[in-house]
Amino acid sequence: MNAPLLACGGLTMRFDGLVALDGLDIEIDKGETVGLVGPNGSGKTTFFNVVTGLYKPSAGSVRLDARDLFAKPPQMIGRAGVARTFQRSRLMLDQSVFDNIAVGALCRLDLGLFTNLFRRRRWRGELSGMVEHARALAHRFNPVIADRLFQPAGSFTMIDRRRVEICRALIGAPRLLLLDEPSAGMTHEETRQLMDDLLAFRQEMPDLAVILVEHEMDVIRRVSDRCVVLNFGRKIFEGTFDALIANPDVQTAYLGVSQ
Ligand SMILES: Nc1ncnc2c1ncn2[C@@H]1O[C@H](COP(=O)(O)OP(=O)(O)OP(=O)(O)O)[C@@H](O)[C@H]1O
Repeated sequence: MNAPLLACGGLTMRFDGLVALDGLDIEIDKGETVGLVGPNGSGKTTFFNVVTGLYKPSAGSVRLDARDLFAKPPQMIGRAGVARTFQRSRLMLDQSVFDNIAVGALCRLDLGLFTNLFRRRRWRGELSGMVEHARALAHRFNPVIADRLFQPAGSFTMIDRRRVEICRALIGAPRLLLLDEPSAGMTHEETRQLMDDLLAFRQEMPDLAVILVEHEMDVIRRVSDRCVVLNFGRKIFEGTFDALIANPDVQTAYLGVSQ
């Protein structure tokens, strides 16, 4: 059997007395979409923050394709192939869509002083290549965004802003994409459209692994190959969506009672 793309073992994150992740074991295969769910405060965003290097974990291991990423700097983790979106939008609303998307590729560009001073033609070539790449990505989500690539991100609808954030995560050609509640702040119809987008680009990038944190169970049902449920930083369930909704531990975690 092939080794998993992402393998986390005994992952633990303590904030003083609070244990936000408690010995978490999670493995994700290439090409898989995993729905990560759990009640508020169960550790989902903390898991993303630890995997992407924003938080330094207290213990455990994080490996991507067997490469050790435990407590490594976010830039290194980005270059290794992990990208994410945030629950609250991190767009620079007064900057253009292109500027916002390009941020996701900076870790891959050669921005050294030597290149800036002596290899300006190469630098211009890289930049125009990036414009075309950003345009093609945006077009895949909505041709209107591609047509208005140099207009401020703040002039777009909520769903298009989310699309721009996903383009920013994708432009660095990640192998693992972490989506933190992409439906937050959107209507049901916008959420449905965004999930159509997700399913479409999953088909175009069959090797990309996706972990989706989401409270909307309809979304999880629709897009996940497999589900993982957290409660108090521990994994309490792993399996199919149908098994998840029938699982008494999950019902207890969400409702406080077993049905
Ligand atoms: N920087 C921090 N400092 C202290 N405690 C934190 C920090 N970040 C998260 N926590 C705590 O860790 C626990 C897990 O939080 P986390 O945000 O990961 O949960 P979540 O499952 O993503 O919740 P939600 O579904 O509400 O987004 C919570 O008790 C939270 O208050």
